[in-house]
Amino acid sequence: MSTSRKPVSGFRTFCTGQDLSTKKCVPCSAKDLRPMTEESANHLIQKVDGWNLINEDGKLKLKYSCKVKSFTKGLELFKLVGDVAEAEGHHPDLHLVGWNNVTIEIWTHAVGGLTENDFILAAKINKLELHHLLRRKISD
Ligand SMILES: C[C@H](O)[C@H](O)[C@H]1CNC2=NC(N)=NC(=O)C2=N1
Repeated sequence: MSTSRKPVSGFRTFCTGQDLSTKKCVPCSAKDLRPMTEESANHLIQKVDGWNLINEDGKLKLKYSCKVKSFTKGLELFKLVGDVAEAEGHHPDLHLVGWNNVTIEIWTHAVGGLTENDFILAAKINKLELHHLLRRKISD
């Protein structure tokens, strides 16, 4: 259940220089969890190659798109991403359309926007070995 919490700035707290993929997602039920501002998101998006920042109905999200070699390789990709999400307790929206077009969207549903969790998850997904599943990257 998302709540309309006020975005928080303080992007310097996010840009600590630590590799996002080595961080851990925090429970989204944390009371002090707030959606970050677009300014903070614009700084952090530079740390997650291949991901784009989108604004859908006023909601900031991370988006990654690719083509996979086959429908079953798309499902394999979902499994690998799903295992990371389960380990982090933070989950992406996964789409497999037209048999080989994969889109992954990440946002924090509990706050209706982006938190550092989303960037941590994206960074961990970037560490996965997916080349054998991918046909080519498609732009958004
Ligand atoms: C209690 C637990 O932290 C929440 O249910 C988690 C599960 N995974 C989640 N994933 C995402 N993307 N957003 C959430 O708000 C969220 N909440």
